[in-house]
Amino acid sequence: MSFCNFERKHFLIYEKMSSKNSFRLGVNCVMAKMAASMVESGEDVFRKMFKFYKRRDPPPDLRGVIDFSGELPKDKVTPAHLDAAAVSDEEAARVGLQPVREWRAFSLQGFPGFIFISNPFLRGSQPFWVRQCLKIYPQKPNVCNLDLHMSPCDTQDLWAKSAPVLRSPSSGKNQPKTLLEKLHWVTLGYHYNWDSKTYSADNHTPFPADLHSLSVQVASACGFPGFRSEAAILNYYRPDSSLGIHVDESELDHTRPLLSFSFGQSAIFLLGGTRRQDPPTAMLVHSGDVMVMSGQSRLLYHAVPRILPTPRGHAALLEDLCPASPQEVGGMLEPVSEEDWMACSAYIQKSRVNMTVRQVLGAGQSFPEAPPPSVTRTEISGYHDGESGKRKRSGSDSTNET
Ligand SMILES: O=C(O)CCC(=O)C(=O)O
Ligand SMILES: [Fe+2]
Repeated sequence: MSFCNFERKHFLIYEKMSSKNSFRLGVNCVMAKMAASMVESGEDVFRKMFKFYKRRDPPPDLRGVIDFSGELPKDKVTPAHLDAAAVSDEEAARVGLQPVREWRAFSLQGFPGFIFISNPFLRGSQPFWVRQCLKIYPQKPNVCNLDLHMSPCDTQDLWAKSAPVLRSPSSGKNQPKTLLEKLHWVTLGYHYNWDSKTYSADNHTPFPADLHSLSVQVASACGFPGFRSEAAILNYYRPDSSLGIHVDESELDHTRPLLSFSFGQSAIFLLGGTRRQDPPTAMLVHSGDVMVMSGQSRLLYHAVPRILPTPRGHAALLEDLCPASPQEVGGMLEPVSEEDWMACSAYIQKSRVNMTVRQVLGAGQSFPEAPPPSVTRTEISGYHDGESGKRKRSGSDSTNET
């Protein structure tokens, strides 16, 4: 894998960060002081941190960022106890997951209900999910940002139009972007309305059975049996993309968890508090990582200020992304053809895809007749510009277009 100068700089910092002699404690101390002084001056701490990690020149110091796949700060990270009996090994394998007892799952001090599962996928199973995100889920009747300014026949098959270009050896070199590279989001199930910040009964298409099954297994293992995947937002990130500070509160039942699945390049994820003044915790999310936001952490501010190239120490992770043979992949996971994988791997060598799956309605709940007058996602999160199809600033938030 070759890196441009910018990426190389990040590798250097990252390598330093993951070295055994990390001075993480010292850095955390500096961060705490920075946060404290911002609180004193009444500034928005989350926004400052967002800008800090988004900065390109000079690149941010990443030593304070928690890496669940590396050395763990024992004062902040503890093992999470999962319900291994809730999911049989066969059920897990059917959706490409390791047996639950093998999962490395963590809790974060001060964030009850937040669970970080460090790549629980079986070797060779991530390509299936990457291919679904790139080839299958963007297809109609699902909705994507390109639908806002292109006709249905032009957005009909993004994959057929983009894959041959992505596969070609000159891919990315001074060529116009493929449609897949212009894809910023896809919605599934109840399609999120970016203008009204609501879901509604009349804007719904069937939720993909395979993604529902994956979500059910993860939710069950995390203590949420009977999870219903009713909506998902898929975010497609290029190297310069970010996702603004927001709270996911448009779902009507906040007792059900948010399930987040990430593939491709790494990212910095910021998890804050219930107020913008609460200093966020920064963590690295790598390909295959799963995050669960539930309980008291369900309605916390969060954001993705930065995409990072997968660090060199994680080369093994990228190797994991080679498609398994049909014999190895069982259950719901159709094998990925070499041809498809060539295009997928070209795409994810630069990009990150995140699927956040949501249960919208509680048991027996239905949508109100008319949407409530002031659903507040814009006020506090407002993370998408419906017109352009781009993620955008929310008020004074430091968010960014992708
Ligand atoms: O990309 C991520 O990790 C976060 C996505 C997210 O927060 C969302 O879609 O609501
Ligand atoms: Fe979110």
